Amino acid sequence: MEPIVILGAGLAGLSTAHFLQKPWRLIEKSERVGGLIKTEVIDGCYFDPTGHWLHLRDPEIQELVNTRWLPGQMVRIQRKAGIFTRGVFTRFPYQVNTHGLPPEVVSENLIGYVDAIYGEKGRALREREPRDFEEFILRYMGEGFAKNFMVPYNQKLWTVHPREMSAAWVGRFVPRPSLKEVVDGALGAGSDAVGYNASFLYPREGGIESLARAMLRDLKGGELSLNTEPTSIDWKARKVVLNDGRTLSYSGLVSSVSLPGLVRLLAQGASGVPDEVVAAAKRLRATTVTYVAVAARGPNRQPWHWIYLPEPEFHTYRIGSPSAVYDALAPKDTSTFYVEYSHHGELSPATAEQYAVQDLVRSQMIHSADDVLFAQAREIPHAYVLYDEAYGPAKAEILRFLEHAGIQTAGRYGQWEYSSMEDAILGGRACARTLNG
Ligand SMILES: O=c1ccn([C@@H]2O[C@H](COP(=O)(O)OP(=O)(O)O[C@H]3O[C@@H]([C@H](O)CO)[C@H](O)[C@H]3O)[C@@H](O)[C@H]2O)c(=O)[nH]1
Repeated sequence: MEPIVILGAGLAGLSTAHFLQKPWRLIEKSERVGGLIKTEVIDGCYFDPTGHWLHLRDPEIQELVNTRWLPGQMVRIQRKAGIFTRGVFTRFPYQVNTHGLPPEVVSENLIGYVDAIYGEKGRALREREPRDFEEFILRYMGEGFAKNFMVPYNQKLWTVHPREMSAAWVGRFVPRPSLKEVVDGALGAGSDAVGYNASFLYPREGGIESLARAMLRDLKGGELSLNTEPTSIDWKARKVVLNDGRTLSYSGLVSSVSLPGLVRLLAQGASGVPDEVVAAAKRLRATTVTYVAVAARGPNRQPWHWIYLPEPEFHTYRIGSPSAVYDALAPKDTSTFYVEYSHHGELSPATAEQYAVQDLVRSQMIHSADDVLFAQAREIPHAYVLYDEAYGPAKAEILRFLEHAGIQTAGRYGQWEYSSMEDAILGGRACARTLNG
């Protein structure tokens, strides 16, 4: 029997191979597995491609991670995340921790919230589904939270105004506060347990890539090809052509390469794809994130694992600190940071590195530019999938075709969605279960 071919050895591809009960071939273009959880070590400092903190809900995945893949090797960490705005730090999430902000800002947030949830002003939005993400913010948080945090922060993160996006992605990721949470937060009695990542797991050694390596070590029943890329897929003949000249026949195909990338591969294959599917793939958009890996002399000045910066005078939307999360990620007396920039089009590494140093100093995360040991920019070409007007219909068009072609997709970019590491593992499991029959 022909094997199941899996494209991409990130978490979704590794998970597909793990759960398959049939022979598989895993094809990975890079020199090692892990996809976007490959950890880079620079002068003894460990950097993941921005924050990759593991939060798990599914009992089977928890069991696999903690007892099979990385037994006794995960540390549990209580989140310490903050917001830097109006010159002060408050705790994450903003909407339930406004204590410490200037009184007029707290007041605007509270009054806006009460109007939205109970007042006449919020009635129209309460009586129907939000049409876009801005309406979602106004419906569940009100005008003050929208103006003082949610709109400016999200505009920086997504590169478009929240009114240009739907709220289809928010799920568990954006907390919708209760009146008690908002009031307690304004009085300084907010809880630290709010949100999907109030605590998270992280490997004791080797950065988040340790998880991918552990999954690989545990794989059976197939073969991995590194430094290998598909160049076309003939879906009718069920064949994948590879850049090393080989052609693989498959009995099933699971792709975790980006959805537009998959459509391009199919379009280059002998069976082609309908024009409307190619057109749909061109309508899918994502932000590019450039993150700057920075090391600075001296221990962390701030306790924050990461901070959100809504104000436009900062170029970055968020700064994270691996050394603050887990001190084994940096040499003693060194603090490390990833400073994130979302963009469309080019942002040169030199410009991003310059912004990063400025943003770190101005946000009080480091004392002075003179303390910086290195600042190195890296780019994630597709980082956040844009849930704009085109998203739903374009993705549906492509998925209809893939179903017809008998191709399954998994992972954040394979599924073209906003999702977590656990979702990638679950996506792989779902594909494998379907193929196992
Ligand atoms: O105070 C706030 C801050 C943000 N939001 C909204 O929450 C959305 C999700 O934010 P976040 O959890 O930071 O999203 P992301 O998918 O980028 O998170 C990954 O990064 C780490 C960590 O956040 C940083 O390293 C996290 O563990 C990962 O899953 C955001 O879009 C805001 O709209 C809010 O409501 N209140």
